[in-house]
Amino acid sequence: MKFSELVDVGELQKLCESFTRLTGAVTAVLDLDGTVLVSTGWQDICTRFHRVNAQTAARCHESDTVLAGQLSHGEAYNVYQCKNGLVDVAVPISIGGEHVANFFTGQFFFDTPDRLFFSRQAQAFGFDESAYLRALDKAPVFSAEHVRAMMEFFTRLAQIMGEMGLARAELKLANDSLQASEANYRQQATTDFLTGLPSRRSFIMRLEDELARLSRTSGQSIALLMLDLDHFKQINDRCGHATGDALLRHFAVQVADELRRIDMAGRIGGEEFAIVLPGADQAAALAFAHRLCERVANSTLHYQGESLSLTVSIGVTDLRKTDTDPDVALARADKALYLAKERGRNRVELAE
Ligand SMILES: Nc1nc2c(ncn2[C@@H]2O[C@H](COP(=O)(O)OP(=O)(O)OP(=O)(O)O)[C@@H](O)[C@H]2O)c(=O)[nH]1
Repeated sequence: MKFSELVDVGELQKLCESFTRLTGAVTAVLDLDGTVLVSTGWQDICTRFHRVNAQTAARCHESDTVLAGQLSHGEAYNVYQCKNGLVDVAVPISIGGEHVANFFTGQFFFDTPDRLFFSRQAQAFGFDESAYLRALDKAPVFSAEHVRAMMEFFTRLAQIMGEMGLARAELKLANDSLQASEANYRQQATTDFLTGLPSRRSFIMRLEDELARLSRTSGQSIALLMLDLDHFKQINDRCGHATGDALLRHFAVQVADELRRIDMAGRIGGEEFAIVLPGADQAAALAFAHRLCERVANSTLHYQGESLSLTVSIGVTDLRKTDTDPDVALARADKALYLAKERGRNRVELAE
């Protein structure tokens, strides 16, 4: 996880701004990719001179690299006299024992700077000497004791950031896993585990929606089909339950393949299924049912060395405004299905 996702970077920036106002010391927080997350108080001597000229900038990068490099070896903090003549300091920030970012301060001196050294530096790198020396005068001089006190503060601050980050990371982890199990639970409640089709519960809910829609509109046909596999008990008895399961899955794939996006099929019971076809009138519903019946009968499942086939019986009805609830429509389709079984199976019957 990224440091910026674990710590409130905006609040950290405000805290560092206050620190800079109080102490005159600059601050920066960079993640290990080098992205600057917080930056306060950096002065002209760096921003307008050292970081701009190619040669002095190369020294800045060298300083950054040495500082960060030593931290990755487990240093509590690292103080570095950069080749441009100033002091830089870095403190590692770790979250749960993992080094994730660095806290920097710097641009100060332990002793009053040698102006002659900086005048020569201005000449060597083509800086405007008086502007460069004015910038130099703004960089603070801190005693070793002052720097030690600052480092104690930074080290503690880095620790607190790490602890806050860890708490956030743990919270995020717990939240993610809660969301995943919630989604899992929702999926289990609405989906049939064996076939992946919607469960009886979600199919009934969809029927409720369709009946409500029917009561608001006029002229739209909605077809309901009840389907039951033929002689499924014999298949189970002859080939075993696992083969029966494989055939149920095979059947569900064929059903799903026949559906349009607005249609819905559900597993209503053991080897009982239902389909709702919005916008399908009697002729369309019957044509659909016959096509599916034929497709199922002509399809073979090769499973564990056996070639298996099965047939399905289908009862067809339309949803009616007089249907007070889904069960009324389902019972009508079921009656037609019973007729299809009675009249020989592998066939389609229309409800009265
Ligand atoms: N393998 C398997 N079998 C199931 C499952 N659910 C129900 N069954 C079986 O489906 C069979 C249904 O049998 P019956 O209700 O007698 O119906 P049938 O043998 O299909 O006969 P008809 O419907 O009259 O054609 C039973 O043997 C159930 O055990 C399931 O999830 N997996």
